[in-house]
Amino acid sequence: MLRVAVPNKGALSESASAMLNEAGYRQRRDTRELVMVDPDNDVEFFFLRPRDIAVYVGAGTLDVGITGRDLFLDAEVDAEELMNLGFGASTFRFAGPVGDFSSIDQLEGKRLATSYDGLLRSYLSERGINASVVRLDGAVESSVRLGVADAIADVVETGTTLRAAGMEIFGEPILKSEAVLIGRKGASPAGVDVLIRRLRGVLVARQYVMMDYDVRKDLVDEAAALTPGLESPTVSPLQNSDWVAVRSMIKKSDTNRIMDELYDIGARAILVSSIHACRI
Ligand SMILES: Nc1ncnc2c1ncn2[C@@H]1O[C@H](COP(=O)(O)OP(=O)(O)OP(=O)(O)O)[C@@H](O)[C@H]1O
Ligand SMILES: O=P(O)(O)OC[C@H]1O[C@H](OP(=O)(O)OP(=O)(O)O)[C@H](O)[C@@H]1O
Ligand SMILES: [Mg+2]
Repeated sequence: MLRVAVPNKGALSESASAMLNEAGYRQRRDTRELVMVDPDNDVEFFFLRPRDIAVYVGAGTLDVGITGRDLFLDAEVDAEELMNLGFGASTFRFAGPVGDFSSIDQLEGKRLATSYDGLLRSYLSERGINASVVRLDGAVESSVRLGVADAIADVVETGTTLRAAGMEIFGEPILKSEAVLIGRKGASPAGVDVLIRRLRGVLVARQYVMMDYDVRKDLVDEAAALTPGLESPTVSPLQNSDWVAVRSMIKKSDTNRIMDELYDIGARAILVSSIHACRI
């Protein structure tokens, strides 16, 4: 049975369970459940803190897990990213009181507060910056005002928390993070291929739509160039032999642009429908 770690709380928890559910796996009903077996799919889910998930996967006691790239790298374990999951995007950045810092060169000899000390220490040492790292559990933005640090390195999503604390970002992002599926390096436990294929299917179903339209036969190549699909569009005959019907998958974010361009070429009856599930 494949043993899968899923965040039990926090920013990644709901989206992770929703994605697994869309991929056809049973998910817990009660947030206090810590283990759940899905016998139909031969998978056992363990609901754990996202920070700890890398530790279990690295130790090999669980086969794969969902966590943030930042948390995974911070844990410095023997595991690898198997796929990006398309949610939980954030950046990990330096920030300081408004006006105090403009570049990371100014960090030399300073005190830096963070919850991600592994990640921060390796970033600093790669760049030869000598700064002292103060490891805190959370609410890192308060550390400068409370006098234990000069600047911070923390997760920034919207920047609201920083602004509220009178701080601003500086320097390039230390890391761009998102939720990832991680697994033991080089291991390929039974069932993991199916899990990955299903999760890919969810990503595609979320990112693509199905587009149908009718177009005059002599314009089909021009129209098909706008909707090449994943392999090639389906072109079917219509009763009126001067026209054909075309069906193709397109990126959801391109929908309106492509509809406008197809209409301009002369395509009509342009219909867009969502994809419920797929295997690519
Ligand atoms: N707005 C956000 N706030 C915090 N984490 C976010 C946000 N958006 C995405 N994430 C990601 O979620 C993960 C952190 O999750 P979570 O906040 O549950 O962990 P934690 O900070 O260790 O736990 P907690 O905040 O419950 O003490 C990281 O991978 C982070 O990049
Ligand atoms: O840029 P924003 O959209 O404001 O989000 C970023 C904030 O969210 C996280 O805190 P979290 O809620 O996880 O609390 P914590 O600091 O105690 O972990 C993170 O540590 C930042 O403080
Ligand atoms: Mg947090």
